[in-house]
Parts: sequence; C-alpha cells; structure tokens
Amino acid sequence: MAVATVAALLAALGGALWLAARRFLGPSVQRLHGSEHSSLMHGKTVLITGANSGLGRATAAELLRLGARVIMGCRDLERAEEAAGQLRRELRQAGGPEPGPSSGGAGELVVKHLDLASLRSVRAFCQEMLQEEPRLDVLINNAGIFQCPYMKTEDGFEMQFGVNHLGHFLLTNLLLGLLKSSAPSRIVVVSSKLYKYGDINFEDLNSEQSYNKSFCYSRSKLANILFTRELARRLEGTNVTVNVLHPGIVRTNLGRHIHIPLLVKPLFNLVSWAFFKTPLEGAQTSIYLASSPEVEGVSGKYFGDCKEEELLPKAMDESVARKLWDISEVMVGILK
Ligand SMILES: NC(=O)C1=CN([C@@H]2O[C@H](COP(=O)(O)OP(=O)(O)OC[C@H]3O[C@@H](n4cnc5c(N)ncnc54)[C@H](OP(=O)(O)O)[C@@H]3O)[C@@H](O)[C@H]2O)C=CC1
Ligand SMILES: CC1=C(/C=C/C(C)=C/C=C/C(C)=C/C=O)C(C)(C)CCC1
Repeated sequence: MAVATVAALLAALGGALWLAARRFLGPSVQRLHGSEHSSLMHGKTVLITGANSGLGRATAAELLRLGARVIMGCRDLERAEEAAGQLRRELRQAGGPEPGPSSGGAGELVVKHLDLASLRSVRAFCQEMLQEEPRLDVLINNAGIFQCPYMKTEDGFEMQFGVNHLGHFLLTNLLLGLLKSSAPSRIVVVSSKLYKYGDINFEDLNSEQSYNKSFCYSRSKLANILFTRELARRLEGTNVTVNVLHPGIVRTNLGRHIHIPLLVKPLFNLVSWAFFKTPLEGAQTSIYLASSPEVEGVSGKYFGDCKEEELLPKAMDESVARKLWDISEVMVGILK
C-alpha cells in the first residue's frame, strides 16, 4: 500500500515537473516568420475582427511586426483602445516598424467600432471602411462567442449564429468590392474543430424550438466552413482567396460563459496553462493564411497547424452551402 502511494506521488510530481519543463524550457513559439520576414506585410492593410483579445490580438501583434497596417474591428472601444495601446508599446519595445508619415502605414494600428451582433453596426462600419480606406488586402473573420446562454442579437438572431456566422457574412459581402479592387487579396475565416458536432437545421436557425449552447456553437462553426467554400466558388477568377482554419484549443477569454465552481477553477487554470496553446501559438495558422507566399492562390481549403486538413462530408456539401448562402442573404437583408 505504502509503495503504491509513494509511486503515485512520484508519478504526480514527475508529471508536474514535466509539464513545467515543457512550458518554461521547451522551445518558445515556433514563429512562422522570423526577423528576416519583417517587411512581408509592408503596404498591406489587414482588418481583424475581435482583435482586442486572444487569437485576434496575437494575430494583430504578429502582422504589425511584419509591417502591416492593422485595423481592429471591435465592439468595445475602451477594451480595444487599451489593447491597441499595449500592442503599440510591445511593437516599439521589440524594435518593430515605427508608424509615421513616411512609413507607408507599416506598423500602424487603427481601432474602429464593429458590433457583429448588430447589422446596423456592421453596415455603419463598412460604410466608414469604404469611405476611409483606399484598400483592403486581408480580412480576418476572427471574432467569436462561445456557448453563451440563449441570447438574441439586435436583429433577433440567436447570438452564436448571429455573431459567428451572420455578422461576418454581411461584413464580408459589404467589403468584397474593396477586396476585389485590392486583389490579390485574402479572406481568412476562424472556425473550430467543433464544427463536427454541428448541423445546419434550416427549420430552426434561430433555435427558438430548442436551444443547446454546444450544438449552436458547433453549428455556427460549421456555417463558417460552408460559407468559406461557397464564397471560394463565387470568387473563382477574381484573385481574392478565402480559406478557413481551426486554431486548436487555445487559452483565451472564449470560455467566459463556462461556469466553473470557484474551488475547481485553479485546477482548470492549471490544466489550461499546461495543455492549451498560448494565443500566439494558436494564431499561427491565421498568420500563415494571411501572409505566407506558400498559400498564394490557394482558396476554399481548411487548415490546422499551418497545414491543409480534410473535412467531414457535411462541411463539403455544396447544396447545403448554397442554401445557407441564400438564406443568410435574406436574413441580413442583402438579397439582390
Ligand atoms: N480559444 C479556442 O480554443 C478556440 C477559438 N476558436 C475561435 O477563435 C476565434 C477567436 O476566439 P478567442 O480569441 O479564442 O476568444 P476571445 O474571447 O479571447 O476573443 C473573441 C473576440 O471576439 C470578440 N467578439 C465577441 N462578440 C463580438 C461581437 N458581437 N462583435 C464584435 N466582436 C465580438 C470579443 O470581443 P470582447 O473582448 O469585447 O468580448 C473578442 O475580441 C473565435 O472565432 C473562436 O470561435 C476556435 C477554436 C478554439
Ligand atoms: C481557459 C480557461 C477556461 C476554459 C476555456 C475553454 C475550455 C475553452 C474552450 C474553447 C474551445 C475548445 C473552443 C472551440 O472552438 C475556463 C475553464 C473557462 C476557466 C479557466 C481558464
């Protein structure tokens, strides 16, 4: 008995040491582009939704470092300005490009208000973009909400479907002209592996008959993939590409609606610290699809860890993708 207890304690201690060593001594993030690529994104304007937190913030930081001009589309201007201030300080400390009159926009960070839970806000944002921005080279549909209680957007859509899919659907459609006139340009869509558990039930897209927060998140992420594939088809020959990715499991604020008992929280924090990716690790595929010459001309594909991955048949169903597109047009009011 005593031997078993000692063995269990030793195993636990060994495991803890291994995890700590992995975090502290292991290679820090394998950055996609080292310093030799620090001008890769010079002259390019990138719009990132939800760039004040998590993956969006890390993506913004890295693309700024590569010389992009980054527009942060965020719903809370106070949180966004705070994040922008930190990003500018970090860039200066790292010796990144200094924005100024002669920098051609390199390293410049702009904050704009965008609430994807309001079609009015999306329209106002796009109008401002079209008035103020002469070009848009990369659009990163990153913002997302995860497993919230049943809530509706300003326009009466179930919140996860409304923000993760419909808000981005309208945003992308209204910015397509600018992306086309800036071609070659790219659209990057952040989905999730959890798409596998979703289905597009056209009879109840607003989840009024029943609401399951996990299913609705998965459905919104499946919609992200179907949207990407249908858009890629529609964009053939335009030199505007669109690809979709899953980032893995990443330690961000996405879990804000998951309620964990106070006493168990430290354990969850420890587990996430040990096993989840950091935001910079998780953002690598977004950064890759936004900037790498390797994916020039590649469109309609699904990526994880900077490599193309296979999709389940339900995410490649062209008739479902077309029907979802048509219904989304009606829902957001852009039916021609
Ligand atoms: N973290 C993970 O393990 C995984 C994440 N993903 C996906 O990654 C993407 C980024 O999430 P992540 O960085 O993890 O989470 P965070 O919660 O850290 O970031 C989400 C961002 O989306 C913004 N957002 C939420 N609702 C709206 C809205 N109505 N209008 C505009 N912006 C909004 C948030 O703004 P605010 O800060 O104001 O709330 C925040 O900036 C999401 O699409 C998510 O589904 C996919 C798989 C796994
Ligand atoms: C980090 C973290 C949490 C967990 C978040 C989780 C589990 C997020 C998972 C998101 C996924 C897998 C999204 C996929 O699309 C807690 C427990 C809320 C609180 C402690 C810190």
